[in-house]
Amino acid sequence: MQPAFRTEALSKTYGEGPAAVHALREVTLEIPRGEVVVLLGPSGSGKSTFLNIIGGLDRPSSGKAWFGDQCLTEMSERALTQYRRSHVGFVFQFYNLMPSLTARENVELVTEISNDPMDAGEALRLVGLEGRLDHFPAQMSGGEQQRVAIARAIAKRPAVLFCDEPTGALDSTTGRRVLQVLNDVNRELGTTVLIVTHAAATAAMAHRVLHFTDGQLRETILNETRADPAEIEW
Ligand SMILES: Nc1ncnc2c1ncn2[C@@H]1O[C@H](COP(=O)(O)OP(=O)(O)OP(=O)(O)O)[C@@H](O)[C@H]1O
Repeated sequence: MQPAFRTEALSKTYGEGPAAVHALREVTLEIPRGEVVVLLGPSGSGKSTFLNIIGGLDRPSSGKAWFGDQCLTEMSERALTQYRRSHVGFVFQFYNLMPSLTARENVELVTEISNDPMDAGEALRLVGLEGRLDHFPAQMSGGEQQRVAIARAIAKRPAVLFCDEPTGALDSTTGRRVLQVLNDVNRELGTTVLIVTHAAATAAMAHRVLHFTDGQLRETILNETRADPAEIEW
């Protein structure tokens, strides 16, 4: 089976000359389908830059990236937009919900423009929020709001879910619940889940851990056994 992603000497440089910042330096790797992958590394090591490029939000300075057999780095802007719309869900540290819409309406913003979406209620049930369908963001905790954001991201049945610091704004108990939901999404829907985080303990739930340092992939660890997110110590 083809991997979900493959990159070849992926590099990204911001600026020029002595002020140039080498955010990514020749990163070559493969990410198999259906895995939970955790990207770890110090601040500024290139994790978000990598995620943004394979998520179709940014372009590299050089090198190539493939989603299945589609070369992302050679796609037109239009094709890249189509890729993001059809195949990719994003979850960020801050939930970016519309405050004037209920949980269900926030998810419907996506299901209304998708090809084969799940019902908004079904997506919210998957993240354990069947009792909060008609609540507004201000009536929900941070963890619940993040779970609405996850429901919104998975409602279009993406092949891949990109999560950039999904627990960054949450306390440890709430963060564990959010990781549990990401694990459920992977297990129940087969979605490939990529998580960028500073919380090193999160690595225990991954199939694969990618360690970035100074724009380079320094180490890949395959976990023989995976921890239940509920048991992760922060
Ligand atoms: N738009 C930009 N313009 C200039 N430099 C940038 C830009 N975006 C990122 N960088 C730089 O590229 C490097 C990698 O940044 P990136 O955000 O990918 O790191 P990160 O590992 O995700 O960090 P963090 O954990 O703090 O989010 C950093 O030195 C950063 O300052």
